[in-house]
Amino acid sequence: MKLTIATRGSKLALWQAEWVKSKLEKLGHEIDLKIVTTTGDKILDKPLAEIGGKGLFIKEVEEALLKGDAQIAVHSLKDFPTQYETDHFTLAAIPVREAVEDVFLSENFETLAELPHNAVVGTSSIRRAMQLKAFRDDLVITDLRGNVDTRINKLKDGKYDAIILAHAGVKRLGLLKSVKYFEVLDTDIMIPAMGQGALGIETINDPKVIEAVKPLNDFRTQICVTIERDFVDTLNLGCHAPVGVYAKIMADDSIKIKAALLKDDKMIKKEVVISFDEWENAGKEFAKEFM
Ligand SMILES: NCc1[nH]cc(CCC(=O)O)c1CC(=O)O
Repeated sequence: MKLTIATRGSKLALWQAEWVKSKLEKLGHEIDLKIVTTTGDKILDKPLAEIGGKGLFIKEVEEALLKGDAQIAVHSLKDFPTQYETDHFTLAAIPVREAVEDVFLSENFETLAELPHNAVVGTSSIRRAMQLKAFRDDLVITDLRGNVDTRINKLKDGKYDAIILAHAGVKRLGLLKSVKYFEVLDTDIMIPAMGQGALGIETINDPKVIEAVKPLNDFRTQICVTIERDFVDTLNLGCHAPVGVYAKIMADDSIKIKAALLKDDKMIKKEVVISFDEWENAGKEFAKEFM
């Protein structure tokens, strides 16, 4: 089939779109890319949480699908709202998840625990800030916006003692080695965002297009991110809220879910283990424990 993928123009978005393109080409399809600039790409001087609104990186991409300029959009699943427009679109495939954790990056200090008192840590994520403060309340957390490569350049400019990014993005761009020290943060200290490390392939509601991308779906990843997205959705939170949630299928096929969120300025953190066949309601059920 001849198909066009709409994508943002950031290096990471292009990497992800190219990845999907090559997978679809291997399945015998003919794929073009169409680059779209989104609101999230244009406003670079404000914290994301302040600009607000769901789907800062989504709207203009979906418009390209509505106009017929493209049939497929590749998103970082963590930026894809739990509630989206299903009259026209389907989240048709969720490929196998990349590294789920966050990563600590620094030019001077080997680990998060070894940062000196009052060290300056860059992140614009209130989820990361919440968990950093819970781990080390002396750290000075300052805003850090921009694409993955921009943020790493700001670290190298010496504006921060360390920064925190999603491991997946840094890995995909091959930038881990460009920084002197990196530490993958244990999910007990830094619970990732819903869907972190996973891609979401959105299509127009055309059965032929849905059929074409379906082979890229990974069922076990789909289960985990569905639990995470249901959790966030049930609590009526968005992708820029102070909430971390992570579901993992264990070696014995049980599923471990952990989450942390801010309630009355305090971080609440819980975890639960469920059996595999309970996955469908697990996100909703676990959310109730936080209400
Ligand atoms: N919020 C921005 C964003 N959206 C997706 C990723 C890359 C990681 C992923 O695919 O989950 C990043 C960068 C980051 O948080 O460091």
